[in-house]
Amino acid sequence: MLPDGLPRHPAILCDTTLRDGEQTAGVAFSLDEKRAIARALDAAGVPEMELGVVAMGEEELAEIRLLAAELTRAAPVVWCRLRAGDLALAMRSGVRRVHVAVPVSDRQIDGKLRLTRADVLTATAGLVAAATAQGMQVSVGAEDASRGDPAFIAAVAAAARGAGAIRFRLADTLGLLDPVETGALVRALLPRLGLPVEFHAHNDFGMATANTLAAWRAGATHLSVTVNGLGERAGNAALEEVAAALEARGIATGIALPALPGLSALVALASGRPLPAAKPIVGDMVFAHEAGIHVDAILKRADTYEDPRSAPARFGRSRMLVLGKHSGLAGLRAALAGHGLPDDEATARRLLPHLRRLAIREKRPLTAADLARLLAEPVPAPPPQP
Ligand SMILES: CC(=O)SCCNC(=O)CCNC(=O)[C@H](O)C(C)(C)COP(=O)(O)OP(=O)(O)OC[C@H]1O[C@@H](n2cnc3c(N)ncnc32)[C@H](O)[C@@H]1OP(=O)(O)O
Ligand SMILES: O=C(O)CCC(=O)C(=O)O
Repeated sequence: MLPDGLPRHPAILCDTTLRDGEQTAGVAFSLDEKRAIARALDAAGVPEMELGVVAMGEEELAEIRLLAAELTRAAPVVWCRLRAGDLALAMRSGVRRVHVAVPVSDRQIDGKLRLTRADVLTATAGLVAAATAQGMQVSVGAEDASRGDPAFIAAVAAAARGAGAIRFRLADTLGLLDPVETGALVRALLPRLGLPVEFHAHNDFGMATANTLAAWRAGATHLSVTVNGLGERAGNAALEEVAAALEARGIATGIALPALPGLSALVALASGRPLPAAKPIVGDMVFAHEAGIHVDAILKRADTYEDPRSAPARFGRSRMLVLGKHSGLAGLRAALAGHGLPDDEATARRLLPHLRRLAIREKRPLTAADLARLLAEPVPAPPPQP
């Protein structure tokens, strides 16, 4: 353990923006968009990247081949079902790392595969053995692990390990877990799996990032992420959140944090999923302060409301002090001075109520032009004395 109680094992981010991210309903990347995203992820230092689903056919395969060839640092991975046909396609992708997804809950084994647990064990051992025999490095994913029987998950891992798999992924496919449950699941399974563990979170209850951190704390060395948390339904764990949260704890991820805003903007555009203003790390307004008490304190000393671990400069961004309904005198006077306008206390006191009314009407941060206009307005007569 590190002095502050953090574990020492690595946190290796495995990006799946181009696989689970693109599975988001309505999202479809062109080849140019995929190339730009893959290049940006590679340049940002993402160590591993799922490039796509080989079963989608020849065009997808050709694109995977091209994307893999362009990576300079990241290790490419292709995604397969538990099917020999998928492996045959993966072999033609030129990529030497294959991930095989194995449904492990009875609901999925029976409900979608129409197989038995015994069938799944046999198929897993067979497919992993065939892949390794052909020179592939194979990871195996336990799909729907959070609804699976831990004893059966351990049996799948044993089959995978026996056939030469190098890693085992636990997927909270429906995003059902909370951080305490995630930690407990990973801690309980880790000694029974006998392989490095990856955790793949979904965000159905808004806990994907927290669950990913909990999985890492519990011993998972590999963490599945997507840019902007893109992914099935409510998405996956967001790369930018997981990387920032780990780095804030002194855990090196190899990710260049200042590259994250550009990466997010690129994926937001290509996916047609604009970033919410309050999206952690990358949202337009996450480093903006308006409330008088906060702005006054920040002007006195920035770390009152801005911790160095999450400060905008870490991500190549800047703090914004904005004017609005909740501004106080200190913030208003600083803004007036910053815009070269009269900033004495009497002027600021006179402006403040007008500023509030304007902010309520406009529902946006106020600008220098707003201030100049308010200053130019005639001073209203004082209210009549009773
Ligand atoms: C939790 C996840 O993220 S799972 C990954 C989801 N990703 C995708 O679906 C990628 C995009 N998918 C596709 O393009 C298509 O669904 C394809 C090419 C994969 C398959 O297309 P089709 O042959 O038309 O099959 P279809 O989509 O109708 O059904 C899926 C089939 O995959 C099977 N399947 C699903 N998961 C697995 C698995 N892990 N291992 C083996 N088979 C699986 C289903 O049982 C079904 O088989 P069936 O047709 O014999 O009943
Ligand atoms: O690849 C896997 O192992 C799991 C697939 C997945 O995306 C999920 O279960 O959410």
